[in-house]
Amino acid sequence: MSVLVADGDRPREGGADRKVVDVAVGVLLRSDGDFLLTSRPPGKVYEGYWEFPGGKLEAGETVEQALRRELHEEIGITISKAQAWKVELVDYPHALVRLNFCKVFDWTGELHMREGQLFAWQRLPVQVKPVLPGTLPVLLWFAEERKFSGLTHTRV
Ligand SMILES: Nc1nc2c([nH]c(=O)n2[C@H]2C[C@H](O)[C@@H](COP(=O)(O)OP(=O)(O)OP(=O)(O)O)O2)c(=O)[nH]1
Repeated sequence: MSVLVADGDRPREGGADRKVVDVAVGVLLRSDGDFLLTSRPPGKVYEGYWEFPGGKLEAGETVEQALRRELHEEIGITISKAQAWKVELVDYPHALVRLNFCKVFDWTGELHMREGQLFAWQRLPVQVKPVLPGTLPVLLWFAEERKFSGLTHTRV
């Protein structure tokens, strides 16, 4: 697994004791192939950056359990299954995170942004910006899968 270094010019918090924080991330896919991006809520690091919905695992949770809980808490939907897709390690100034990306094809309930986020159904090239550094690799994986060439997103 590669490590993506984000904002490498800024100091890292936590020094040598940095623990890896596991995050469950849901790539919701509609039947037309569009995927859901949400903006990071006010008050969180990288506020306003676009990402896939999800959040940190709590003690004892599997990735799928955490994803089910986070998607319900944050965007108001209920999922049954999630399909493990790819894992990415990202070294941010604020934390070292392991992103466990899962594809989600089925859910029930309407989307409700419960934390003041915005949402947008997107396809390549992604129109919303800025996209969170740890989210950008997903756009490249989509480009590969979909034989898409060209820029995957607009830079800030
Ligand atoms: N949800 C999500 N997080 C991502 C993505 N890409 C990426 O680098 N991250 C990072 C940002 C954060 O450092 C971490 C997720 O933590 P978070 O703070 O959003 O999680 P949380 O909702 O459990 O947070 P909190 O309740 O503890 O505030 O993963 C992505 O596409 N989706």
